[in-house]
Amino acid sequence: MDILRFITAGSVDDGKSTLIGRLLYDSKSILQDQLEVLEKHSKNKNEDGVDLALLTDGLRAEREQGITIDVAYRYFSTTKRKFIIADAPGHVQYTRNMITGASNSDLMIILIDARKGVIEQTRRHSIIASLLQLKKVAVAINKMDMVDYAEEVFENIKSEYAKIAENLELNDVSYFPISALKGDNIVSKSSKTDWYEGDSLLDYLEQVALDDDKNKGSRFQVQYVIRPQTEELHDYRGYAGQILSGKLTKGDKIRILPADLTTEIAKIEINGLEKEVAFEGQPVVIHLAHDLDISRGDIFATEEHLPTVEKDLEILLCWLDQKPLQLGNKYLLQQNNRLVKAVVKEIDYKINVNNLIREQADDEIKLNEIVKVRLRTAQPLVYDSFTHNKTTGSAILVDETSNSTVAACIIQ
Ligand SMILES: Nc1nc2c(ncn2[C@@H]2O[C@H](COP(=O)(O)OP(=O)(O)OP(=O)(O)O)[C@@H](O)[C@H]2O)c(=O)[nH]1
Repeated sequence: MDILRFITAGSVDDGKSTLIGRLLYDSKSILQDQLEVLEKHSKNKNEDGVDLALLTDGLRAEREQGITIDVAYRYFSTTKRKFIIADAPGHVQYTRNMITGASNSDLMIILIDARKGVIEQTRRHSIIASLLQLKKVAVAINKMDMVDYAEEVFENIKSEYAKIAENLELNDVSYFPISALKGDNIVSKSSKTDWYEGDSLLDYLEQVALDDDKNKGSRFQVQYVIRPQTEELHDYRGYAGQILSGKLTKGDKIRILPADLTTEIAKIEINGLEKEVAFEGQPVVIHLAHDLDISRGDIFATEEHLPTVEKDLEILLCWLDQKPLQLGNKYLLQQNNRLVKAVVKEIDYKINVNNLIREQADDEIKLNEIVKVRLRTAQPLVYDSFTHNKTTGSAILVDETSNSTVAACIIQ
């Protein structure tokens, strides 16, 4: 079953928690014991006897326990698809959380309160969607119950948003008149909006086309080398890791990067069983036709769509640390399992998150600022542009002394 990853964006009180709660509740993704606790504590009850926002907020408390990049992920599934929701706070001071959540998402749901219409936050979240190349946006116009399910309210907000979308080149936008609280047009179509001809939000989420993998290329990254020390297995050498994108098939000719070695896949194992093919996301052990010098972080790629191997990188980054970024600073760049030293060579420009305009950057980059920089790594990095492959096109910067994540990076 395929997986859709999406992020919900909205400003305080637009109903994000209620919407997520509604999706989890109506798709029966809540565990029974959670449900009992919820029913007991619900004060702000709806017809189902539960407070949906409390459900999400209760789960959200996990997030407040000191996780560095605090995006909470929620999982649910229907018979058609699995879903991963990135739930990041919407306030300006949490831009970094939005960036982290959005860079892993296929789609953004932008919540708008029907009574308030498009606000500054709506614009900012849309800019982030555009910056991170989220091609699909679902605009959920919420609290329709509070405006008597009026078509006119929906249409006005829709045409106002359409202008923003056009400016930001967001070309695939769908609009939904919903009430997260009452459940209108969330899972099934509501009788109160008979003027609305589109799908329910969940129908859309179940059907929306996912990006096809053809141009991403096949990528596998070595997490560790397996070399048992026993006599009878002395010829065994496997490379454990994850298929980052595409697929690998037994017999494929591959290139091993950055060293640029060529060999063939001799055997693929998944959970100890031999397989012909391994697909994106699967943890596998790969055996090769030749005995080569390979280490953690190396990338296996098939001949078509080879990645770039370079020391000089152009990066768009969101600065996540209280301590500012300065020209010449050294960090560790982590791209999945590969960790290399990197130095900031140039700070090109800053992007104003309120209007996407490029501005001259200061010598110091502060928390939540988005900048274009040039980095040089100590060893060559194997990467794709973020546009082609989000997994191999993104990375984080880590501070060597504190070991904390200081930037989220998109490779250009
Ligand atoms: N009438 C009505 N009220 C709603 C609807 N959706 C949410 N609410 C109410 O709006 C208030 C805020 O909802 P939340 O879901 O907590 O909003 P939020 O966006 O998650 O807010 P934060 O968690 O603070 O970011 C709550 O009192 C909800 O019951 C809706 O569709 N109709």
